[in-house]
Amino acid sequence: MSGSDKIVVEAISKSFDEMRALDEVNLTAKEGEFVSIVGPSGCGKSTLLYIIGGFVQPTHGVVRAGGKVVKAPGLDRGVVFQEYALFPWLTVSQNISYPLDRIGMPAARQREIVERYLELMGLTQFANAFPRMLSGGMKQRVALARTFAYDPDILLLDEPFGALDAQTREVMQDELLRLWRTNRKTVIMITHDVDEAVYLANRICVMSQRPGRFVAEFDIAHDTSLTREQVVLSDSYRKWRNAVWLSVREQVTGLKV
Ligand SMILES: Nc1ncnc2c1ncn2[C@@H]1O[C@H](COP(=O)(O)OP(=O)(O)OP(=O)(O)O)[C@@H](O)[C@H]1O
Repeated sequence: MSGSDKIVVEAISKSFDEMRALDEVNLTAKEGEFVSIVGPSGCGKSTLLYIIGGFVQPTHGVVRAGGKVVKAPGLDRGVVFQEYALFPWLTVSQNISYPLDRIGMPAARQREIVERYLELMGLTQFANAFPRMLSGGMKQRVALARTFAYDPDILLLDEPFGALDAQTREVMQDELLRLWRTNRKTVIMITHDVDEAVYLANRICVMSQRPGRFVAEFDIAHDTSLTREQVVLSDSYRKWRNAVWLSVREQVTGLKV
């Protein structure tokens, strides 16, 4: 492992009873890399992310995060999963400050950060609400705030913007880009949205049909001085989008184009 490898997935296989979900998957994400995983539905993307998060044990293989073998979830790896629930007995503010407390942040600083994220996510009015009082999209914003706010080195995101309306999604995507660029996060993000992957990631890995393994990889680099509008209108963006889309389609349909 080179010094800057942050996440190393080594020959991970996972079976559920007789069903093989993942087959000898390898993936390395270096410090500061933003890797997006795309692929057909049911190919094992979420399973892989759960294994990296330490929530699911692989049948074979090993995952290292920051050089240490992953055996359980840890605060070094911030997760936003589709089904990763908020704490129902805590308010929105308390949910966001929970990991801040766990990392020992002073209370005054916690309040500042919670306020900033409540505002950014449009949740200020719901600071004292409990999760059961929120819509699905609002819960997802709280989950994003909770993870972004405590600023872990590694972000593991499974369709993190899926339940959001288009406008909020763009705000959240840009906040993620800002966090990634300013703090050199290592991000692994699953998405079904090829545009989202091409806009955000610096590497896109395409998975095959189940049992999932990686079959194609694309390195992406946008000029960081461009606005979102300029990026999505650029020739290079359109070329990458087309190439990734064709690659995913090949996996979904089995047809080479
Ligand atoms: N705990 C489990 N027990 C049994 N089978 C499971 C379990 N978790 C996942 N699977 C199965 O493993 C396969 C891969 O599921 P996974 O959710 O990882 O796919 P995915 O690529 O994330 O799908 P999607 O894109 O639709 O979210 C599926 O066939 C799923 O039904």
